[in-house]
Formats: sequence, structure tokens, C-alpha cells
Amino acid sequence: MAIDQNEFKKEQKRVDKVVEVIEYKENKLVESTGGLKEDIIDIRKRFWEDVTVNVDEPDDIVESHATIKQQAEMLAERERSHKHYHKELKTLDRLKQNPYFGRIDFKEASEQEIEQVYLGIASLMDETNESFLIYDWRAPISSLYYDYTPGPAQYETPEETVKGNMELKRQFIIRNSQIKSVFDTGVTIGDELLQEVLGNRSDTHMKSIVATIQKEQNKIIRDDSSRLLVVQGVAGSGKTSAALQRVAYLLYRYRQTLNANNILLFSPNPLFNSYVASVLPELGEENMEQKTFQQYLEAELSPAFTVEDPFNQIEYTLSGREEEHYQIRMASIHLKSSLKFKRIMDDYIQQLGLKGMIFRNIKFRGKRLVTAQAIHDFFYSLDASQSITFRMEQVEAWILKELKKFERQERKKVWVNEAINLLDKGDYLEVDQAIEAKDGFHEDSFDDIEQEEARLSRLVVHRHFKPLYKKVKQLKFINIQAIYMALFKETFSSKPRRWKEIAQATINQLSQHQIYYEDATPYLYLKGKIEGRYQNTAIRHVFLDEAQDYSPFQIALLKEFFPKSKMTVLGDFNQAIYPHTENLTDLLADDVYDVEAQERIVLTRSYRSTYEITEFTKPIVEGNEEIIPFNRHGEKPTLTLVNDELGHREKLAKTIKALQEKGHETIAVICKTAKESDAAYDALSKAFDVRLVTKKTSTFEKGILVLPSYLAKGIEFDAVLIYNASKDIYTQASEAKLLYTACTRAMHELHLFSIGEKSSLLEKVPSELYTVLK
Ligand SMILES: Nc1ncnc2c1ncn2[C@@H]1O[C@H](COP(=O)(O)OP(=O)(O)OP(=O)(O)O)[C@@H](O)[C@H]1O
Repeated sequence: MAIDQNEFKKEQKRVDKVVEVIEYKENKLVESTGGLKEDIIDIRKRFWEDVTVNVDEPDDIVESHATIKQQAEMLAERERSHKHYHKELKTLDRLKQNPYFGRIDFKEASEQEIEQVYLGIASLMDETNESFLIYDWRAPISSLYYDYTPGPAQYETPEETVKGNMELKRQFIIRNSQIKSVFDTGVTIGDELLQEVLGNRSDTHMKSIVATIQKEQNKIIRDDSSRLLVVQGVAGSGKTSAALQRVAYLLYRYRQTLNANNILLFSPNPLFNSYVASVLPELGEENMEQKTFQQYLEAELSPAFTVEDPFNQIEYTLSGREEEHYQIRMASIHLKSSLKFKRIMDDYIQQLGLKGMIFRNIKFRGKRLVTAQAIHDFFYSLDASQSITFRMEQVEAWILKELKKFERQERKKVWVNEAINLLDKGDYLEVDQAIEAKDGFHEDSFDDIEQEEARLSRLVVHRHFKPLYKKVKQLKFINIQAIYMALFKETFSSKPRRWKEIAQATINQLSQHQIYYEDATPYLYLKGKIEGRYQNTAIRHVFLDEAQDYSPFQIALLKEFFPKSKMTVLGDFNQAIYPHTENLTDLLADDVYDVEAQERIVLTRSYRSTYEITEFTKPIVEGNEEIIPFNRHGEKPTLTLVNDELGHREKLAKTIKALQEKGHETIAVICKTAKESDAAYDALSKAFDVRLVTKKTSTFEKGILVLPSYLAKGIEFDAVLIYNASKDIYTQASEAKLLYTACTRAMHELHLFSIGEKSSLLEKVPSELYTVLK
């Protein structure tokens, strides 16, 4: 409901006043920090002038060290302040353009007065710092805006529940300090504003949704108590958006104890990283750490192994059907992704506590100093009731002690003398200084020369032993690879399907220092359980987007590796495109968390696509009946049937041109596989400026993109063209989710093409939901 002219003027006046305050604050900030930048430059410039470095005497060294430290601390402190002021200025600047987006008038039950609460991306106090002109959208009172319509309402503070009545709820669109529109709203966040936001062109960067967060999304964002928060949300329901605003919320709510480095988001592909990168900075927050699961695996397993990536795995799944070992590989993927395999692994690990651990010989200059057998015997001589990792610590200490003994013996060897002759002047100086420091200086004394020789040999031998100690401390004496491979030589009472063939294939692959994607997780799990050094306690919140693409074993691994972390798991079973995926409930079946510590939220409203596109995509996969399309209308999707390649190319070109003329800026030609993408790129690049997206692409740019379906995950485009939805391409029922995922990337227009007959997966879509073109 639009407001009257008088009221409008009043609101604009208030905006003007707020802008004045912002400018006043900006000026004050600039004044008080004016010299800060110059200060920093000056300190940096004169850093070495202001410290006196003197290394002549030990005392001088200590003093020099102290002055350098002092100077560095001063610089760091100034830089911190500078960063802080800079951030504050940036926030003020953002507020000046768009001070707030909402207002609620709230009368607390126990108060007489009605409080006007204006909501923006950050809070702002008046000149005297006494009252709030703008409340941060994350403040406790702000949740009223997202959760209620006018009438009785309440919100939670850390201390209590505040009850009262909401008298008014108003929305604003303010640009460049001018109110563009303002309306009072009865329904939760009014559809007008959403219509306006969603009707815009898509961008290469996701935007924040703070002005229009929906009630059910707000529940996800503000969940403070769950150890595990699971969100099953249909395509385009705002899972990623909610996750990112939740990060911003957590950073605000726990700002004293939590920072962006304590939060880790697992994202589906590198392109997605770039797509979501600007949401948090837009909200004045730093980005959390972001990784793909693959990057995580590689950090742990390379360089020992070349780790296959999931895109390679899926490409094989989709196009390797003709290959000889296809069925074995599929069985292997299913097995190794399952919790059943985790149980097999757990039994195996238990057994390793009693027998079967494999170690490496520790060699020095070609000679075995501690044999694998000796380590084995020592390990199993320890109390078997103690955990494996505890015993490994004792083994490590024992080996280090043994090596120390060998180190001492080694000093008398001939090679040491030879090595001493090769030492440089600095080494001699080091040894002399050490003798001096210990005994004082006796020039020409006989004893000194002997001492020097002894020290030199000690130095030489120690240097040679150092890398050995390092490896022992890294537990490299445990042969994890052999232990993992040995599992595949085991026989089981209830043998998994095709076990012998799977086992053979696994051993072959690992022997070449390559590890399949499906093996990386169980391998890392085993490594972690034996070495016990895998846990990351710095990370306090893990976000798992596109969680349906993780196997149950992968999720179990993450829980194990991030024991101190809360988890937010967001997914859509209908977009599960990997061969190993199961539904979210099964995924989390092996839960380590108490039921009370879990929250499950279901999102059924879809915001991304037009009503017509959502209605079209719904029937492609089963069980989609509950999806509620957002009431934003556009043209019906089209299906263009062509007879041959030439016709295909012509029609594609015509459609792309028409889309460009309409002003669509992100146009995606989505193919099933990378192989098909290459062909599409060849076909289109002569006529258009096209960009081929591969698994290595990490930036998202406007224009025409050609990409395989699995790399489009989590992203959206103005228009989507499905390159070839024919029965020859989408052949299997299992590929319905892939097609569904691809189609649901479209915001405004969706066009499918088919060379020859359309895929049977489209049979389920009623013909009145799309237009057939020939
Ligand atoms: N409350 C909201 N206000 C405005 N826009 C919203 C809101 N919720 C979602 N959207 C928009 O809907 C689109 C889809 O959101 P998002 O990508 O977060 O959904 P998703 O559930 O992660 O999708 P998918 O699983 O299909 O990748 C985005 O453009 C997002 O900005």
C-alpha cells in the first residue's frame, strides 16, 4: 500500500537528516584519522632508520631485536586502526546511498511509547551517540521485521523474550539518498519489493537479500543453538543466500569471539566461489574461508597422490558407459561413498589396533637404522587398550630416541670428516661462538681445537639427521598407503558386491600414486584415525552448500575433522547429480549429534525463476509437487526441434541474438558434459563471442557462456539454453536431476533444443507448459 504525499515528505526529510548525520560522522572520522595514513607511510619509510641494529655483542642483538619488535608492533597497531577506520568509512558511505530499507513501529507491552525502528545494513547512532537512527538488520529487534506482520509480535534477546505489538511495517527503496518508493505492507515481506528485486537482470555476482529475507529464511539465518542445521530447499529457494546472510549474522552476533577465519564454506566449484564472493563485503563483512571439497582433499593428500577431481568422476559416469570397467567403477563408487564402507573401515581400524599395521624402514645413508619390523614390534608391545593414536605418539618418541643414539654413533664416521671440510666460514664461526658462549675464549688452547672438531662433527651429523626427525614427527614412518591397500586384500564374511574386482582396481590405481575421488575420503579417514592429527579446531562453523552432492562418508569425514564446529548443511535432493548421492536424511543418518542439537528446515518457495519456468521444471523430477513458484511472470519455455546439426546451429544463433537484443546479459548454453560443451563451443564461437567454462574457470563474467551442467551448480543466469535435450543425450532416468538442475538455473527465459526426438524425461511435462518451435 503506497503512503500519502505528506507521509512521503516526512520520510524523505528523515532520510535527509540521517544523511546529514552520516556526513557529519564521515567528516569527523576523516579529521581524526587524517594523519593516520601518512603516519603509516612514514613509519614504513623510516622503519630501519628508527631502529638501531647492532649484532656485535650478544647484548646488542637482544636490544636490536627489542627495538625492531617495538617498531613493528607500533606499525601493526596503526595499520589495524587504519583498517578499522577505513571499514567504518566504507560502511558510512554505503549507508549514505541507501540508509535503510525498512521501518517498524513497535510498542513493547510494558511501555507507553511506540518505538520507530529503521533497519539498514549497519547501525547508526545520532550525533550525540544516544539513540539509534538505524538499527543493524541483525540486531535482535530487527527480526520483528522479517517474522511478523502488524499485530502482536515478539523477539528474542540473549536475555529475554520481548513481547508487544507491531503498529506499522514499512518498506523503502532508497537510491542515492532519495526515496524511490515506499509502501506499507500487510503480508510478511511484501511481494512488491521481491517482485522488483527478482525482476532485475541477473548479475555475475550474487547480491545480498537483507531487505527481503523471508520468514523461513530468517529462521536459518538466526539459528543460534543448533549443532547441526539441515536445510532441504528446492531449487532457487534461497539456500545459498540464507547461508551467506547467516555468516554475516554470526559475525555480528558473536563479534567478540568469532571472525571470518573461524568460518569455512565448502562450495561446489571454483566458479561459484567467485559468484558469491561479493555478498559479505557488500554487507560490510569479510569473506569467510571458501573451499571446494576437492581443494580440501588435495591439501591433505598431495603431493603423495594425484587426486582425481569430482568433475572427472562425473564425466566418466555420464560418458563412460561403453567402457569395459564401467560397472565395476560404479559399484566401487557406491560402496566407497557409503556408511557401510565407513563401518568396514571402522572394523578394520579396530583390528589394526591388534595386528596389521604397516610401517616404513627408517634409513640413513642407505642403511636401515630402525626397521619397519622393529617399529611394528614396538607398536604391538604397547598396551593394546590404549588408542592407536596414543600409541603412535609413544612410537614416535621411541623412534626419535633411537635416532638420537644413532646420531651420536654417526659422528665418528669417516664421511663426517669429509663433510667438515666442505663447511663454509659461517659454520665455523657459529661453532666458535658456541664454544665462546659456553667457556669463554682461550686463544690457542689445545682443548678448543678438539672441542671445535667435536662440535663441527656434531653440527654436520645433526644437519643430516634433521630431515629424518622432521619426517618422524610428521609420522611418515607409518605406511598409510600400504595399510589402505591391505584392506582390499581382506576377506569379509559378507563380501560387498564385486569386491574382488573393486579391490584389484583400487590397488592398481594407488600403486601408480593416483587416487580416485571415491577413495580419497576413506583414505583420509583412515589416515586421520591412525595419525590422529587431522582435527581442525580453529573452524567453528562449517557450511556445506549443495550438500546433496556429498556422500554420506564425506559428511562423516567432515564431522570427524571439524569436531568443534557447528554445521549448516544445505541441499536439494532433486539436484543430486553425483552417482554416490542419497537423500539428506540418509546422508545424516549416522549422526553424532544429539537430536535436540539438530534443526531441520524445509524451504519450498522458489524465487529464482519465473512462474512459467518453475512450473515447467517441476515435473522433470519426481516428488516436486510441493514447490511453490514465486508469482513473477514471463514467457513460457520453448522447445525447438531440429533435424540436423546445421538447423541446430541456426536456431541456437537466432535465439541467442534475440536474447541479446532484449538486453539479457548472462546467457548460458548448458550442455550435459564437458565433451558436449567443447562441441557447442566450436559450433557457436564462430558467430559469437562465447566463453567456454571448464572446471578450472574461477571467474564469472557477463556474456554468453558454454558450460557443462555440473559446473552450473549454484549459479543463475538471465537466460538458459539447453544445448541438446534429445533422447540420444538424456537417456537414463538417473539423468533427470541433471536436466532439472540445468533448467532451474534460468531466471527469466528458458529455451531447450533437441536434435531429433526430445528426451523421454520431458514426457512428464504437460505440453501446455511450453511452446514447441520447429
Ligand atoms: N528473500 C529473498 N529476497 C530476494 N531474493 C531472494 C530471496 N531468496 C532468494 N532470492 C533470490 O533467489 C535466487 C536463488 O537463490 P539461491 O541461489 O540462494 O537459491 P538456492 O536455494 O541456493 O538455489 P539452488 O539450489 O537452485 O542453487 C537468487 O537470485 C536470490 O537472490
